[in-house]
Amino acid sequence: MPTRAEKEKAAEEAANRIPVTVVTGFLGSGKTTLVNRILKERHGRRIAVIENEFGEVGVDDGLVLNSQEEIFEMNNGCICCTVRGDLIKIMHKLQKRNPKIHSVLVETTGLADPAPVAQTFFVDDFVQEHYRLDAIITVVDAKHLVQHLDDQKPEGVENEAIEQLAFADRVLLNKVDLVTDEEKAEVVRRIKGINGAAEIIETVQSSVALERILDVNAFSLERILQEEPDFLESDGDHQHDASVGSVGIQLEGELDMDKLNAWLSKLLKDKGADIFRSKGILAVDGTDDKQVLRKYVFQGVHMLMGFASSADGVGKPWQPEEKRVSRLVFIGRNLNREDLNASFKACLA
Ligand SMILES: Nc1nc2c(ncn2[C@@H]2O[C@H](COP(=O)(O)OP(=O)(O)OP(=O)(O)O)[C@@H](O)[C@H]2O)c(=O)[nH]1
Repeated sequence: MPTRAEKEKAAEEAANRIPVTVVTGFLGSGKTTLVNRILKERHGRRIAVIENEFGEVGVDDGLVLNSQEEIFEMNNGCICCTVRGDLIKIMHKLQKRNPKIHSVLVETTGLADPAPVAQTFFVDDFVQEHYRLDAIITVVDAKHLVQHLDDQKPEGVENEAIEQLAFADRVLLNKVDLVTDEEKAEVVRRIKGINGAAEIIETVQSSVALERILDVNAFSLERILQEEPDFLESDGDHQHDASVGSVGIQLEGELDMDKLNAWLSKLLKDKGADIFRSKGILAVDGTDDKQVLRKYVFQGVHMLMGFASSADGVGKPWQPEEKRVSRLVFIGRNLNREDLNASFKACLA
């Protein structure tokens, strides 16, 4: 039995550890929207954000808002596989910061398995000594979740959408504006079937009171060990669905908005079942004025799509010296690289 002094010492050490919130959830569910919301809020904390993005070409650096917080991009692979070492390196660097950071937010890719990410906080001595996994927040797209849960995976491949829910301490049931009450009830039933312990919070635009998700002390190693007894022993080895890939395109010059809109609308209408996610940062011809160098953002989730610009407060404007390079990324199945490249090029003004 630990003595009272030992217990007090352990509690003090735990209180000194930096809380880490892992934000996960399938492609396009609203993770970056949540991270931006946290960054915008006046919470008085020093938060470091670690971003990991899936896709040949990253665009999230243009989507995450400028803020006083420090943002680390880890785009050389998937956080749950190859870049776990990078995550640990960043954790080392951050711990030495002065003034001390108050908390860390890790946004995983939409195709990440959260298990190896969570495991990092229990298998690396340094990380364990200085950090504690506060909670895994899984953001869910109420409109598209069920189809991802039902996606048939090849033998030996985990369904990421299921894994992400199984590990959740809180589920943000986002995009409830896109579903009927009956559809929502069905989604809730499916979530509870996978994880009966996590609190479900309904949101639109990932809008949630931060005290419900940050520093909530919700991660329970005991619960995870009940579900997956070899959680701490496994070497984190897992397979991703090789049939899901990405095509990233970068293009110099300015684009014609009408052509772009016509092409993307048709593409997603025809192929939106296979193209899970598309997004881009775009330079559009004829949209600058003297005050504003508008940078456009394209967002697609299956067949739903839209454009917004830095003038609407989305993303950051072009900097005067910044080269006008548009970036577009598609993530999904059966992507035809040549077609996508040629069609994008044909949208140049
Ligand atoms: N209708 C609707 N759209 C939303 C809601 N929340 C987010 N979106 C939109 O969904 C799209 C994807 O949101 P993101 O926050 O970029 O999603 P994400 O999970 O970070 O996407 P990836 O990082 O690419 O996996 C954007 O166009 C958002 O504006 C919502 O509650 N309702």
